Amino acid sequence: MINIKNLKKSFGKNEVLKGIDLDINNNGIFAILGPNGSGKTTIIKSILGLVVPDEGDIVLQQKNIARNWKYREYVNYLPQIARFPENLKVRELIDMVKDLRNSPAHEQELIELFELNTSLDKSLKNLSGGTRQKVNVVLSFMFDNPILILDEPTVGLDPVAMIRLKKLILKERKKGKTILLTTHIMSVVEELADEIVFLLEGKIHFRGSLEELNQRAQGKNLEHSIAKILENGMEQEAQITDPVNSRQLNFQQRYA
Ligand SMILES: Nc1ncnc2c1ncn2[C@@H]1O[C@H](COP(=O)(O)OP(=O)(O)OP(=O)(O)O)[C@@H](O)[C@H]1O
Repeated sequence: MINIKNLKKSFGKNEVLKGIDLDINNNGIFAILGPNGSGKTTIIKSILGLVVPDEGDIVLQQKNIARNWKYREYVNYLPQIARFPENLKVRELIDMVKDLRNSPAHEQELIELFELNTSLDKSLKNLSGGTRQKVNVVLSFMFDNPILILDEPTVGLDPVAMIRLKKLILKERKKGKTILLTTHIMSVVEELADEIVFLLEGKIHFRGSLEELNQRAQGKNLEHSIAKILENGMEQEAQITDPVNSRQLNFQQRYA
């Protein structure tokens, strides 16, 4: 489904991705985690063709995405920050995105789920942050595609909307979809994620279940485990190299 090989990306001198290998060959919810600036959005944007990698290959649904835009039809994307013309009304925006995609959409049930009926005739500039995010959720869930990429989907949502969104994500998983999400809200990961992919210093340092992560890092919950990885991992980063191969030890080697 999604196969990433040796993905590298720098912005100037900032080496963000230093050789990412990631194979996602099954359905489910994959949480991409890591500290601020660790490259989560850069990976997501690379998969979407919005960032051009310096090296590496990305294969989606068996097709290399380089110079091939058609694959984006299979992907629904909720960006961390969505920018649209501020004067557009919510209804106009939804219609515009439907026209662009030109595929069947089921926006009405989502509009009702997130109680957006009274906002449809408002301009985007007049919406609250949370209502904007609800509109973004509608835009990214209204098409029925096999892959969903959600960058910080719960940002700005009140608890009621958050619970509804989490249920919606689980419903999509049940339909057999592959869902990649990033979030800094650990309870969202604990409730939703089948697997965790943890990025640190440009590499994947851990991939596995929540239970495996907690076991290896010996944290009592995800928040503690991640805090331990960050405190221990970064302090020891300079010393922990494999003396034989002179390469960084990965998370499993460190915490085994
Ligand atoms: N277009 C760009 N130009 C220059 N630097 C960039 C660009 N995009 C991202 N970066 C830098 O790349 C690094 C990784 O950014 P990225 O947004 O992928 O991190 P992230 O893990 O998603 O962070 P966060 O948790 O804060 O959302 C950061 O240092 C960021 O400043």
